[in-house]
Amino acid sequence: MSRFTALTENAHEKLSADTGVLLTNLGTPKAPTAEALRPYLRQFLSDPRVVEIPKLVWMIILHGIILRVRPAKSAKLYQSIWLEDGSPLLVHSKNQRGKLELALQAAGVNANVKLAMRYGEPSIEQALQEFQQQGIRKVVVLPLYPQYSGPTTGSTFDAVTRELQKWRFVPQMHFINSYHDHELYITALANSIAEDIAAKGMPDKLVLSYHGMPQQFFDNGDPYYCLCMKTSRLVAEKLQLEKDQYVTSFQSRFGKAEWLKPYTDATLEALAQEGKTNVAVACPAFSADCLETLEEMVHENREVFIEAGGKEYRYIDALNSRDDHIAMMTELVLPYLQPHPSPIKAPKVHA
Ligand SMILES: C=CC1=C(C)c2cc3[nH]c(cc4nc(cc5[nH]c(cc1n2)c(C)c5CCC(=O)O)C(CCC(=O)O)=C4C)c(C)c3C=C
Ligand SMILES: [Fe+2]
Ligand SMILES: [Fe+2]
Repeated sequence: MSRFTALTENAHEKLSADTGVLLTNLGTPKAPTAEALRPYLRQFLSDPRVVEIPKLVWMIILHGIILRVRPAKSAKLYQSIWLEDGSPLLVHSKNQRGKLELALQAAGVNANVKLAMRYGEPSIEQALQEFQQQGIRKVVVLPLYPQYSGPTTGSTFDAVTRELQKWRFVPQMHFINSYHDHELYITALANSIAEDIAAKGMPDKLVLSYHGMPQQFFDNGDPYYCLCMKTSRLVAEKLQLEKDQYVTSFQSRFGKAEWLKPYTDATLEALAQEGKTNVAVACPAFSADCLETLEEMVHENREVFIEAGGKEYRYIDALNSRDDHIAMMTELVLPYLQPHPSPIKAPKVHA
């Protein structure tokens, strides 16, 4: 048996004119139970892009402490947000995939859109192997992380290239690594915030809360922090906000090390103590609502703010499958797709 995989049966007949579009996100457990959380967290937290502690030390901590305690704790949180159709992140991601497929059809291009998760299922390996079986020779990968970071986008690249290293015929590849300043992303974010302000009024402060990461990653060269700051500046400019009308902060701290600051919970507490009693919170790093937004931002941080003296706290939904978000995805992948063959035949050259 060959060490490389390939489409062998009727390979030439099966070659496809479609481009494979692979939408990816982080991943989620299969069920909101400790049993389902354990393998998911094991895979996620064993990724050296996510936790950079020396491997041997980390494996002892991960298997000896974290995987004994965290699954049950996280399962309870997932239970509080779980939808009839499953994890919110997976449900939103499936909707995004379906809507992007329709938008690309409407744009008249040949595309085969699949969804994959970096951890858990549907896996990146599975999705790419399906493209291989369909004879697809060109793939665009769009990780739905607006701001590049090593633990997210970098790790997705690792998983894609690890699979392709097994292929005999490596397809033409395009990997979209960041869209933190893309005009249509900034427009979609600004639209979602402007709609909230039009319906509920101008808050005392708009909090733009991004998923955090260890400060050490930034010190070692990860651009994520700077990309988040740029997104915030561009959104504020689009909304014509003054500097004192919004603040950028970082949430979802994990472990005891120092993470990017200011922390979202401490920021909300300080705002309430300063007398800013009415805040609106948006999470630009999350392309879809998930545990970190629906539990941590909708519930946990609301409590922090109200307990510190705040009065009104509102969460602005992630972009999910808003039309302007899908339009952004369409624009991002379109340059790599081919139009359907034109029905107009080339004119014959007369002798
Ligand atoms: C351990 C370190 C972590 C780093 C670094 C990290 C970076 C990071 N993560 C996201 C997006 C998401 N993270 C989500 C959940 C989540 N993240 C971590 C840890 C790190 N993330 C953990 C342990 C968890 C699991 C939840 C828990 O047990 O508390 C999610 C939500 C998944 C879901 O199912 O809803 C997302 C999305 C980004 C953008 C990021 C970049 C810096
Ligand atoms: Fe995370
Ligand atoms: Fe969290």
